[in-house]
Amino acid sequence: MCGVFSLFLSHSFGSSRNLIPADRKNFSLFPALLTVYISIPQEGLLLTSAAHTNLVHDDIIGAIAGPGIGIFPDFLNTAQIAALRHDFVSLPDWQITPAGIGREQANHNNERIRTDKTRWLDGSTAPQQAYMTQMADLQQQLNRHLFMGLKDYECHYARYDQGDFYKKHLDAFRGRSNRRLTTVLYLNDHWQPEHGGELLVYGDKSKTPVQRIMPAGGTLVCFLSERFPHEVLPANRARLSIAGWFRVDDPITPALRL
Ligand SMILES: O=C(O)CCC(=O)C(=O)O
Ligand SMILES: [Fe+2]
Repeated sequence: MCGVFSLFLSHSFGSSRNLIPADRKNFSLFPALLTVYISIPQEGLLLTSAAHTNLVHDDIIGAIAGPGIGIFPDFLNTAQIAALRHDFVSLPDWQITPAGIGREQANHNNERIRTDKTRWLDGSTAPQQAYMTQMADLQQQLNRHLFMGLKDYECHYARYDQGDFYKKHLDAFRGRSNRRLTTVLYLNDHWQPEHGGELLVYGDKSKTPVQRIMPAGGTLVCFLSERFPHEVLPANRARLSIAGWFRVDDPITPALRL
C-alpha cells in the first residue's frame, strides 16, 4: 500500500524524490490511482480506531493499576455514541424501569437512594452488540495485564430525568459482591456545566470529592467498585448513560449480589 501511495504521489506531483525507475514509468497509472482512492481512506479509518482502542486500553490498564480510577473523554467516537443513544431512546418507555427493582434488588427504600430508570443491555441490537464486544476486548486486556480474573460484564442503560439523583454509595462491598470494576459511559450530546448531573467520586475516607465528572457524551469513567464511593447530582435535563460492571465468579458468595 505504501508503495502504491508513493507511486501516486511521485507521478502526480512530479516530485524530485521520484522512486520509479526510468524504464518503468510508462505503464498505466489508472489502476494504481483507483486503489489509492478506494483503499487509503478506509484503511486509514480502521487503523485509527484500532490504534485508538489500543491506546485507551493501555491508559485504562495504567489507571486501574495506579490510582484505581480513570476518566477517558473520547472512549467512543460521536457516531458510536449517537448509535447507542438512539438505541436507548428508541426503547418503549415500559421497558425502562425504576432502578434496583428488577434484576438484583428489591429495596422498598430505593427511591430515597436513587431515582433513575434503567434497562439491561442484552445484545439484541447492533449498537449493543458492538459495545459489548468492545467491553469484552477490554476485559481480556485487563485480565492479561493485571490478572484481574474478570469473567463477565453486565451493563444497563440509565436515564436520569430532570431532578433525578443517586446518593453516595459503593457499587460493591468487599467480600460481598462479584463486582470488581465499574464503568460508566455517558451518551449525552452538548452537555454543559450548567446542566449539572455531575458524578462525584470520593476517596476511601475523604469527605470531599476527589473527582467531579461532567457526563459528556463519549466519556468513560472506570474505577475499582469496592474502593470509590460516588454519587450522581441532579441534572436539569435528561441524563443518559450506560453503567456496567466487570464481575468475577466468587465462590464464597455466589448468592449475595448487590
Ligand atoms: O451515572 C453515573 O455517573 C454513575 C451511576 C452509578 O453510580 C451506578 O449506576 O451505580
Ligand atoms: Fe454506582
